[in-house]
Amino acid sequence: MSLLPVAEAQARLLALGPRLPAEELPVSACAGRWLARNILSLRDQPWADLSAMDGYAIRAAEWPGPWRVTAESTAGGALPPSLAPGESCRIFTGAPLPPGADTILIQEDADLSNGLVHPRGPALPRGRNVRPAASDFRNNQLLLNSGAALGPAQIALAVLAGHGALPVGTRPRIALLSTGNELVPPGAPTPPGHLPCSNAPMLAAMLGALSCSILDIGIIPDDLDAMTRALEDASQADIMVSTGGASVGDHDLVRPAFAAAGGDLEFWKIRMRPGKPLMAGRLRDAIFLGLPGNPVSAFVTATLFLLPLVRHMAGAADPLPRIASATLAAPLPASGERDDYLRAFHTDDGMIAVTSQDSAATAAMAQADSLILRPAGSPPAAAGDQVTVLPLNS
Ligand SMILES: Nc1nc2c(c(=O)[nH]1)N[C@H]1C(S)=C(S)[C@@H](COP(=O)(O)OP(=O)(O)OC[C@H]3O[C@@H](n4cnc5c(N)ncnc54)[C@H](O)[C@@H]3O)O[C@H]1N2
Ligand code: MOO
Repeated sequence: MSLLPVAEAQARLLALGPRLPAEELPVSACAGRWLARNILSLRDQPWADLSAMDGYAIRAAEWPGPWRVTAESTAGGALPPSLAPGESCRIFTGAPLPPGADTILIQEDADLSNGLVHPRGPALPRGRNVRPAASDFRNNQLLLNSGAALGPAQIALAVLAGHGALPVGTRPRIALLSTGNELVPPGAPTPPGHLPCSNAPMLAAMLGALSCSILDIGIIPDDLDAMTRALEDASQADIMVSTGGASVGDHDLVRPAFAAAGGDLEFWKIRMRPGKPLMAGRLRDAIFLGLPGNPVSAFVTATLFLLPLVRHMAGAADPLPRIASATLAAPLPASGERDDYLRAFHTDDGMIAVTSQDSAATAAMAQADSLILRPAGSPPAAAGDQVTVLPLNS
């Protein structure tokens, strides 16, 4: 069976997963969500020509004054009257300019005596220290596109644009299943032949940074009926994820159990290392991802497939991992017939791949802050060469 290229598998997975319906949430609950519709401004910002400093509103053409102080303008106060020739208005940051004024003389550069303002320093150009009306954005202007990630800056923008609630994608519900007779729950004793189940806590931690809810179904024994029932149960979720049992051994039961539960397999086996045995499909309304059991393989496939699927279903326009470029601090060997996703970390001199690239090497994985992508068939690389990297936890 030929191995599917990563980009093609990602595209097919995202095409399989529907966007979940939108919900309207107060802006205070929107952080980490994705917009379900374009957002237009409901107002001009600033609403008028506003002072950017504390000082005196003047006409620049009347420089060097002096000007009589005849009014005051404060943010939230009454609108100031128009300036007559030779007049100025005491003004504070964020306050509207009186009609006729066009420039702000800051108070540090002004002397006030007998009700007259005298400037110090060189002449000010017209418009200095003024924020013109609608210079940030205009009423009805398109500010944020559907699918945009909502972080602090986008929320501030939406609120200033007049919105108190926003339409966002619903959070996907994710069911996690761990498979293997050898697994025990975290912290439980590990008699010979057993090991702690680390994949579910790892995936929950990876998903914890995203907008989703998690149901951990627990450890399923290597038994076809038990696995089939567990998959049927898990299909209540929007996304069901198993780890382990994805390969070709006699006890690798995930694929047969998925078929027995009535699932449609979309693909199996990807041209990547680690992570080759990854599979994906649909069972009823749930999208299924079968990740390999090796912890590093599960970590890398979750980074490249599970997290993008969650972002996509939650409404992200740009769900794939961020890609950057970095300089190598140490050489790399040629890659093989699969795309390598090497665990690596930054140093002041550049990127270094961790010593063990084994897909069960968790101590080495825990040192990594990035994956270096080395496409299949890449020649050896030297220190100083540029490589493609996927920053982790970003
Ligand atoms: N003959 C072949 N053998 C294997 C192939 C192959 O193509 N032909 N592929 C290899 C590759 S690549 C991978 S990756 C592994 C993945 O296999 P499975 O998904 O079937 O995983 P398991 O066999 O169930 O487990 C592998 C390894 O990981 C440990 N494990 C499993 N689940 C957990 C968990 N929740 N927490 C911690 N550790 C876990 C498990 O004990 C095994 O040691 O297959 C190769 N074999
Ligand atoms: O492809 Mo497997 O995930 O190397 O160990």
